[in-house]
Amino acid sequence: MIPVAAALDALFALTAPLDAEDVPLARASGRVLRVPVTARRDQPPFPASAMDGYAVTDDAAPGAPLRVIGESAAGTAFVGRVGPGEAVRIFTGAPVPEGATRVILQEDVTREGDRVMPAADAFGSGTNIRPAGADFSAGHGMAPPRLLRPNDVALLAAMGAGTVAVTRRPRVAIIATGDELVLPGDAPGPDQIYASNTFGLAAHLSALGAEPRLLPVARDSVAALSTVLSLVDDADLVLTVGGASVGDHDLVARVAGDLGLDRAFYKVAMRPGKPLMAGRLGDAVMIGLPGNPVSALVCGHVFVAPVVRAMLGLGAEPARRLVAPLAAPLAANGPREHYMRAERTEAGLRAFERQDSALLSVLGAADALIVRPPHDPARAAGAEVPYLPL
Ligand SMILES: Nc1nc2c(c(=O)[nH]1)N[C@H]1C(S)=C(S)[C@@H](COP(=O)(O)OP(=O)(O)OC[C@H]3O[C@@H](n4cnc5c(N)ncnc54)[C@H](O)[C@@H]3O)O[C@H]1N2
Ligand code: MOO
Repeated sequence: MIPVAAALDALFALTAPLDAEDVPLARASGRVLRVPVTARRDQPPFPASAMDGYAVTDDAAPGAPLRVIGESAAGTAFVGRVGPGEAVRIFTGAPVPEGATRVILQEDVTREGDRVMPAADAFGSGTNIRPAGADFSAGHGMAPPRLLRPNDVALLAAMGAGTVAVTRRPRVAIIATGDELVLPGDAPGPDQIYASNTFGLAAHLSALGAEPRLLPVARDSVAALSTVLSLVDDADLVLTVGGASVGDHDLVARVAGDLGLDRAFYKVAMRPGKPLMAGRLGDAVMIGLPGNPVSALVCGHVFVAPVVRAMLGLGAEPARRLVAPLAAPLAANGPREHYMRAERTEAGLRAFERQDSALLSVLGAADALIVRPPHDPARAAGAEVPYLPL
């Protein structure tokens, strides 16, 4: 058994960022920017009005009437110059005409025909002019790598980027193994159960920006497993689930080995997730996950997600850890790093009573995995502990 950190390092050593592809900006959210984007012009490109009102010169004063000489609308500027005693009707976002040094709000004037009279309090609230480049200047850049969120997409649009270069989505083949498995929606025999963890893994991978493909369930025979493993095609990452332990029907190591798996490690000092296996299988990274549903999904957080992020070009980093106090004491930990299903409460982290790795109902109720290092001593309520947010 190797420590979790060593296993993760071994996986990172097998992993390289995938190449980039151009996508239209409208499809860029959730993707990872790979090439810098640079604004070609200032935003706003001209001094712009922040309010609906009247553009006036420095000479304008309360009670002094002004003649309205034209209009500047967003998209159609007033052509010409505003002089003393004059005003230009202006709207939010419109270019401020030459000569104007402030915009007074339409609520703060009285208008009769082509005359406006600023009220006493019309000059209090700043100039109401956004200078050219107030948001960003030409040359402003967005640097890669960056996981593009909706707000980034808006900024890229404002910078004029119609397409962006992003990492192509990692293709992930997911193979469930076992005679006992049927797909949800199918009719299980009396000795069968529904395949579950593969669906959770696929959902997690989609959320990470990968492209999961659920392959047919491999039955517990060398022939069936070989056949399904031959379907992985052009996958960047192959995940098998189950058949990783020491039972007579646990065939993954043997079959993957026959197919040329260059094994990096087998068995990790963690709980759940001990019989984890990984290596290179052809052009793909292969991770053999344990079958117990919680084991597979916890390994999804601890190993699969960081590998996918590395493939996306986001760097080789372990899953993000936070620290919080315990709401209740914990007994001493054993020799394996324990990822305890827990909930975040106002009083702190509370581990669930039942930590069996078969219990998806407990994992479903959890929003944190408390990380207990090997041989961590007993911890009192209030002790600060690391956890992975779920
Ligand atoms: N004698 C020993 N037995 C076991 C050991 C051990 O060290 N010595 N390790 C235990 C641990 S820890 C784990 S974890 C499991 C891992 O077993 P496998 O990876 O070989 O998984 P299976 O035996 O195929 O399945 C275990 C369990 O999970 C269910 N399963 C499998 N795939 C799915 C799926 N896609 N969806 C839902 N449930 C699934 C399967 O029905 C079994 O109940 O081994 C322990 N045993
Ligand atoms: O390691 Mo197993 O994954 O504890 O249940």
